[in-house]
Amino acid sequence: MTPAPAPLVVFDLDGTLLDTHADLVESLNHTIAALGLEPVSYDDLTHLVGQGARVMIERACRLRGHPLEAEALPALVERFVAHYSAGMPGHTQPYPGLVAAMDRLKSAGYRLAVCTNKMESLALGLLDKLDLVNYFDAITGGDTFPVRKPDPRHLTGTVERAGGDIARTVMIGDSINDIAVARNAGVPSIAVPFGYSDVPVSSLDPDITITHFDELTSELVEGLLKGSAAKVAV
Ligand SMILES: O=C(O)COP(=O)(O)O
Ligand SMILES: [Mg+2]
Repeated sequence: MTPAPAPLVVFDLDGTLLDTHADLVESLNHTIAALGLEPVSYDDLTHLVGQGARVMIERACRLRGHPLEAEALPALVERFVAHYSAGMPGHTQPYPGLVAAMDRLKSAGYRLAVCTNKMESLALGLLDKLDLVNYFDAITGGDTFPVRKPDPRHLTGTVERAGGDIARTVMIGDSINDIAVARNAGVPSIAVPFGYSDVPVSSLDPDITITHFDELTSELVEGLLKGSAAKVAV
């Protein structure tokens, strides 16, 4: 019997790998200040983030009761990207225990990938500034494919690029798009409660929730993969 291929753990970025909130809020506020709008707060961010910069700006304008004309959006996205890129890595940091968890999984022969709705260039730039790029076999963003999370093709495309096997893949994330993309692709999901979900992550019905990366072990991943194989076999 040929051995099973190495498992692949696919991470969401904002609110899962990295605590990006301070820089997102700062760059978003810099962007909407051009329209004379009041700044948003971290609490607002949980409702605004999730579908990339463009949607975040649209949602922030709606929150401030500002009707945004479609023609105004590209310049605002550009303003956001310029500010965010210039400040990277800013206050952004990996969540506690992440690097040790990735080292542990890599030593067990695992592949790792990133599937984020952040623009691919921003995700790559940020991970590069934090010296984390080399951990990943693939990094895909909200503009890498014609579709993005929760469309399953964002996740299946990431798995393909990472040289992984969808039947040996687990998705880990902080919000509804991550748990939904996993479900839509038939992959087990792990939720983390420390990111930007506007509802408790348990209500998203992930296969499991971990509260710290110390809990992310090869035993946990193998258990989830066995569980989902058993579900398929039923
Ligand atoms: O930047 C966003 O809006 C979402 O990013 P995420 O998919 O990494 O959470
Ligand atoms: Mg996220």
